Amino acid sequence: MTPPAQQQLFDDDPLPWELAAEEDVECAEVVFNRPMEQAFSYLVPEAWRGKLRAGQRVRCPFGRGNRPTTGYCVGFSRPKNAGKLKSLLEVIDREPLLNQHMLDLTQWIGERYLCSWGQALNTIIPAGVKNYAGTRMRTYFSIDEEALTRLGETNLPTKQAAVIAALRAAGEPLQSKEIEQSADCGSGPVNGLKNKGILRVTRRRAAASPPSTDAVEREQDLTLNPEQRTALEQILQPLRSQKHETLLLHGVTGSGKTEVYIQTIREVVSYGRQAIVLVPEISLTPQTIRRFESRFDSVAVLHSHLTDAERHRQWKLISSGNVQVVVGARSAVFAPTTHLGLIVIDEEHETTFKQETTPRYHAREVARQRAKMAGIPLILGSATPTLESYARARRGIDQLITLKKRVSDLPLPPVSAVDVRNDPRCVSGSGIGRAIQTAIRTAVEDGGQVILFLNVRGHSPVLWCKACGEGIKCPNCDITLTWHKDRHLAMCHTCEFAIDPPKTCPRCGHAAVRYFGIGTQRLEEEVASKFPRYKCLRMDSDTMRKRGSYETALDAFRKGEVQILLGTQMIAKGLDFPNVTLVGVIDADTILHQPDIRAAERTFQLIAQVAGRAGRSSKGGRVLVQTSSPDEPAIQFATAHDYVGFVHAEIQHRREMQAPPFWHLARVILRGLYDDEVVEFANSMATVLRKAAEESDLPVRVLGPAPAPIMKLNKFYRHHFQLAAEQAETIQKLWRSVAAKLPKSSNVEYVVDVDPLNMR
Ligand SMILES: Nc1ncnc2c1ncn2[C@@H]1O[C@H](COP(=O)(O)OP(=O)(O)OP(=O)(O)O)[C@@H](O)[C@H]1O
Ligand SMILES: [Zn+2]
Repeated sequence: MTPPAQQQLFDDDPLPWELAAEEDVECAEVVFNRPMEQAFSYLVPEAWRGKLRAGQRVRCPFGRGNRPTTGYCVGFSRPKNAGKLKSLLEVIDREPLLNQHMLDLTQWIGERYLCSWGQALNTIIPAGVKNYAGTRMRTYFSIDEEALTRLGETNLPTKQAAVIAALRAAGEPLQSKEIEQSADCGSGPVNGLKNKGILRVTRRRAAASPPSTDAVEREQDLTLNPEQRTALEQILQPLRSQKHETLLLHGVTGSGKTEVYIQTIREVVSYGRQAIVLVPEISLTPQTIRRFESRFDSVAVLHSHLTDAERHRQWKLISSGNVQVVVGARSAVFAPTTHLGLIVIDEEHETTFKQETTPRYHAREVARQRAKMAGIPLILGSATPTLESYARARRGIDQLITLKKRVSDLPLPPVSAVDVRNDPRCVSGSGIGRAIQTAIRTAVEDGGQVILFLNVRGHSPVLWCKACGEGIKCPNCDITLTWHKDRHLAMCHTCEFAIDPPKTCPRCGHAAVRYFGIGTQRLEEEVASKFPRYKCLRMDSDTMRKRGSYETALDAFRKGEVQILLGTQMIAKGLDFPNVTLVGVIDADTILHQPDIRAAERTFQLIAQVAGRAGRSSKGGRVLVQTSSPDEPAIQFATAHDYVGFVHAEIQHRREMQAPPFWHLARVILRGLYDDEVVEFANSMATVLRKAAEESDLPVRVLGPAPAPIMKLNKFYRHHFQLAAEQAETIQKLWRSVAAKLPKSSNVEYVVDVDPLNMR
């Protein structure tokens, strides 16, 4: 037995030289998917020293109870107190999930969007990659050459010799089944060789079943028109000199921006590099995908409908370097390409490029940073660029490239505003006014097709009591209920709440409940009754629930089986239907009057984009925009196709308002079940930030707190305040300086939204 004294010496008090040795141990730096900024150091068990790499996941004892917790190894250090550190429990991944570039990028996201590195990492690696979806552990056999020489190859029985020959021919480890097939034997000889020690056994992950891919017919690149050619040449300059630059491709609708991207990518691919093309989720249609697949040998598509297994497979394919072009929605900005040469963001003005959960990143800014780190160009394309992007280009930070004309010299369609205040039909509650009705008739009778745009789904967006004048609201949310006639329900559009439409007012008890306003369902009824001989199709999130329904609907329209297509923003963007000769905007005012600094910009964008769907062939086309505010600059400039004019007017307003793009904002949104608690917490938080800004002399304005525009949502009361500064970094600095000192509450939650787009 060991004497107790000696035992103690070993357990508690390492000898001085042992301590010195331990201090020199390399430790893993680990971050967790928690809102905590710092990385934690862990000892790496002997077996993993020198093997563990940054980008691999590990399990570590964490927190008070030392609960085994998954974290990301982000680097290594030699801390002073290494001897006292806890050890990693397990290394989860055999290979890093991310390379150093992507680690750097996620670190940047954490800093820029005020979340932790671990939270950023956790978001960008898809779940399917984390759980190795669609793969199975498989056993592989390879030859142990040394054992084979020792035991003598010539002495082997014929079947075993055939196994060796099969493995030699393959030149890589094979599964038993594969060997049996090519050596034409059973499993006996394989096992025999394994037992002799001649075959080495390894376990490896492999795809459960490789998916079949449809061959897509190849198409030639189009011959660019002079404007497109000039644009391409301008883009190729930074590309050829291999430097980072952001190029804003401002091209009117139908100017052939996509063809310019494609021919730029052609050059990127010729260098053996890859391109990432981001498009809004809604534009990821089979047509868009086919457009790329018909031009390049290997295209990976990343969209939100992929199963975990499919996503994992695409991720592996991309990270193996065997993909030329990645086309995808927002999160494709994180595609693990090996030699990225270009990033393109099409329709860069789309708000869906901003993620609305933590980390609330904007794919455009992430792309800019990624392109900068990689020293490659970034192309932003749009017919209606955001003021943020346009202002940068005007200041010369980014390069502006313009396509002023549509391809094949097609003119932009004439756009006219129709004042609904003077239209007797609209005044009496119709959706379709006289002018649009006449225009629809002319269009369909001439064999053309019509697109009607209305940004409101449901039948009637307002339930309202005529007796007391109150809107009938959702009990959980500060929002009036929408009547969905087809389902016989009054529904809330932000929570799940739905009831039978009340016959009497819940407030005053009078049987005076009225339905007010027009949604897509009611518009559909109106079209059907006015144009019974023509087929009408409604596209909104109610009719397009099923997977594939969007494509089916667009297909029917493309084939001419449907003459009138009506719907929400789903039909407003990117569609290229040559036979559309009329576009009608039923109500241009829905966004205009929202309490949002970007209301005018969004209205302009929407009209310009919807209008862009008309007149895309020699048949021509026109656009009618119903509004009760025809004098609003956004509407006037949009009808005149005057983007630059709009920007000049709007930017002045933004400067006066100290709003983006001149100022950066971070919005802190707080919510809790009790209003007074939220108010109190918001006040104390704002006070801490205000005081810190004063003391540290950081030029940050703290605006608010105030009730959020939607003050109650999903039973939670909501308040918000904003931090505003001319430099985004100033806000970051202030936030970091107080993060640890901010008040805490178990009843009030908050999120920080940097560069917020959604102000609700
Ligand atoms: N050089 C060209 N010659 C002939 N046709 C072209 C050429 N370039 C593009 N096109 C065609 O013109 C149409 C419009 O092009 P594209 O969709 O690229 O425009 P866009 O600028 O992206 O439009 P939007 O902003 O409205 O989506 C497409 O059908 C495309 O095939
Ligand atoms: Zn609700």
